[in-house]
Amino acid sequence: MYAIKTYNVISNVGLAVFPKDQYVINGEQEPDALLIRSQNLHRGVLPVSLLAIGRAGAGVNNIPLDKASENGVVVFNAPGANANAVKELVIAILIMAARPILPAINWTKSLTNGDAADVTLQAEAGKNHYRGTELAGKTLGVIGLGAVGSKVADMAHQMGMNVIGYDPYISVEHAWQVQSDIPRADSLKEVLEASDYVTIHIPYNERNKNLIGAEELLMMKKGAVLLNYSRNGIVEETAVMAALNVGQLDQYWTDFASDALIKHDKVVVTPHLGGTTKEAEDNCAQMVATTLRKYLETGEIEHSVNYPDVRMPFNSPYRLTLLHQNVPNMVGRVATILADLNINIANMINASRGDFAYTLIDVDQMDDELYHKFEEKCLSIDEMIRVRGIRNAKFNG
Ligand SMILES: NC(=O)C1=CN([C@@H]2O[C@H](COP(=O)(O)OP(=O)(O)OC[C@H]3O[C@@H](n4cnc5c(N)ncnc54)[C@H](O)[C@@H]3O)[C@@H](O)[C@H]2O)C=CC1
Ligand SMILES: O=C(O)C(=O)COP(=O)(O)O
Repeated sequence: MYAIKTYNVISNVGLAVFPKDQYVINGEQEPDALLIRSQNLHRGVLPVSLLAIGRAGAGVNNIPLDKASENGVVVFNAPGANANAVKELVIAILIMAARPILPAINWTKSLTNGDAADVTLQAEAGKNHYRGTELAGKTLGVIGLGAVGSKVADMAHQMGMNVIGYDPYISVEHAWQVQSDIPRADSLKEVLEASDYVTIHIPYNERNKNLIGAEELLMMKKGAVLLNYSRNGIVEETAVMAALNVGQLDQYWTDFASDALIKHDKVVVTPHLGGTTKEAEDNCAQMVATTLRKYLETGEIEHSVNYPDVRMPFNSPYRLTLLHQNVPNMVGRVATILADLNINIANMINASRGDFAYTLIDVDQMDDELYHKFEEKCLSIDEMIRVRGIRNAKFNG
């Protein structure tokens, strides 16, 4: 039986991916895999038993990736699975930033406290205090043109906005997703200077920490609006409040609450709602549960953020999986161990990603005693991180 431990609210559609006769979810056994959303794993210790972490969502800044890689824990996310949900919320926020919908609704509700007969008249008379502006014809700068940013850019473009994108690290896949008539800025400065609205759709990591600080806020048009539906650490909080106080920035809308931000008049905070739709929760949980299950049962890796994606049809009775450092001659040394044990290799694949690499070896014969000898010899190689043997269920009985 495999053991899965979950944190946060994980959709039942995802949990249903794990057959009850092979998986225990949140039982007593030490976990083979964690299935999480925004749970902060930086604070705790990764269990020794842990083989994988599945993040039912996009951002992985809540996971200690270096520690996971060094311990042979493969981390998966669900790329793009909640992008439409974030796009729809961001478009709603753009409209709410242009039109004072929230204060107008609150004001209208307050009219019921007065003379009932007068409500319609009061509403008509007071509406001019809630005049808005239109998005069509205004310029939207989109920082990050990945799964979310490319969708936001396209939708805003369809709504008649002049969209300008900025993503120096864009993948080929996402480059194709952005409409070709949406111009790309060559620098952050260029996009900030040109835009009436700026929306950020990038991961939080060391490089992007405080990407938008006092200097960048000064580059923006006076009275511009900033949206942050990515992560709080990307925008420097004190700088943004200072820019709002002097009118350099007109409004700041963010999905990430902090004590200071929720108290500021010109900041509107939603409670991390970007991916919180039924559809996105189902998509994310299903995608990552499927990749976790595949990894546990076949060793194949898809949508990992710390180890290379590796796929090889599992047609032999037994598979050996080896997570190791990306150094020369690892495959050679493992092949020698197998030869010394008189085990024939039926199929093999190896791939690397940065400092780490992964090797799958299919063999036709293996028993517990032989496997233990193999494992012991492999783990005596300094750069070997984790060795696992998987029996092919198709060959049982
Ligand atoms: N509010 C919410 O509930 C949600 C928030 N997010 C956040 O949004 C982020 C983006 O999500 P996806 O679009 O799905 O990820 P993605 O990986 O598809 O796209 C991120 C894009 O940002 C680009 N990028 C990275 N650093 C950049 C920089 N300094 N300047 C310009 N571009 C840069 C990358 O090249 C990539 O194209 C996530 O990492 C997460 O932090 C994602 C989903 C839900
Ligand atoms: O997918 C992401 O990066 C998100 O921020 C969504 O977070 P959540 O799963 O709603 O806690």
